[in-house]
Amino acid sequence: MKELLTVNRLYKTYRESGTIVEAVQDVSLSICEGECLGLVGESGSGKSTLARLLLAIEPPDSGEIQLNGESLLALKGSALRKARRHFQVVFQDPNASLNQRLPVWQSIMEPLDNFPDVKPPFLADVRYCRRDTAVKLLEMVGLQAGHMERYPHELSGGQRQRVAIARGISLMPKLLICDEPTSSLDVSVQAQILQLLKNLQSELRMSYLFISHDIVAVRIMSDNIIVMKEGCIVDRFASQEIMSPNRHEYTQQLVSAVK
Ligand SMILES: Nc1ncnc2c1ncn2[C@@H]1O[C@H](COP(=O)(O)OP(=O)(O)OP(=O)(O)O)[C@@H](O)[C@H]1O
Repeated sequence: MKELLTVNRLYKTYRESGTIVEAVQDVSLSICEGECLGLVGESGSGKSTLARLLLAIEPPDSGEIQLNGESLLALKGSALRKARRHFQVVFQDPNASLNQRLPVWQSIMEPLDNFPDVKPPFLADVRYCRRDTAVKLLEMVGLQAGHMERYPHELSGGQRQRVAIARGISLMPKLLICDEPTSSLDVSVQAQILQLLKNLQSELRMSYLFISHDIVAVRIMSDNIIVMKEGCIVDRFASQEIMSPNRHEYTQQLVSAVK
């Protein structure tokens, strides 16, 4: 498989009131086209910081991030903006990406409105009409046209996360970063959202970085898994190797905590 994203020796340190936090230390990884890479680790291990670095929300102290062999960190202005369409994100809290004062169809259309030249093949038959495009995206995530005019507070948590996923896939990104996408949801809804993400991944041939502290969800979703602890990657393996006795002691602890 062809490599999509290559990350080399990434570091990020925060300094807050005299304390130094080494949030990401010497992290290298790669994600191939169509691959789901799982990233697991307990709270504070640096998962979201790594996601923010990959999304170019903040810069690393040092290291390199390449998309299809091209350095992302060297990009500025419109070149960076253009590259960003290939990286989309679904956050733990769907409210983070939904404007509470807009009906959900308008939130869904925001990324496509920002990139009017982008015409994903799966939207080819509706892209000329904003409302039809929104309906198609809603249907792709298991909602209906009737949900269009609702405001976020008129939807359940699972429905809101579906809307956030519709936004996330709308530009047909090469990489969708899912940062704890099911952690805020009821257990009964979590499995449905994981299945939806899996179906969309194969339908649209996206790569995923699937971040969670829940090793069971990561195992279900991922081809390969990396484990972070205190900013460092301490283990990496093919997902079917999760029970191997060769696993790092910390991975074994995470696994036995859910047995
Ligand atoms: N903007 C910031 N300023 C200062 N410290 C930060 C900042 N962002 C993160 N940190 C610190 O960096 C470390 C890693 O945090 P991060 O949020 O990346 O971990 P995480 O694994 O995503 O945790 P969680 O699962 O709880 O979201 C933590 O010690 C955190 O307090």
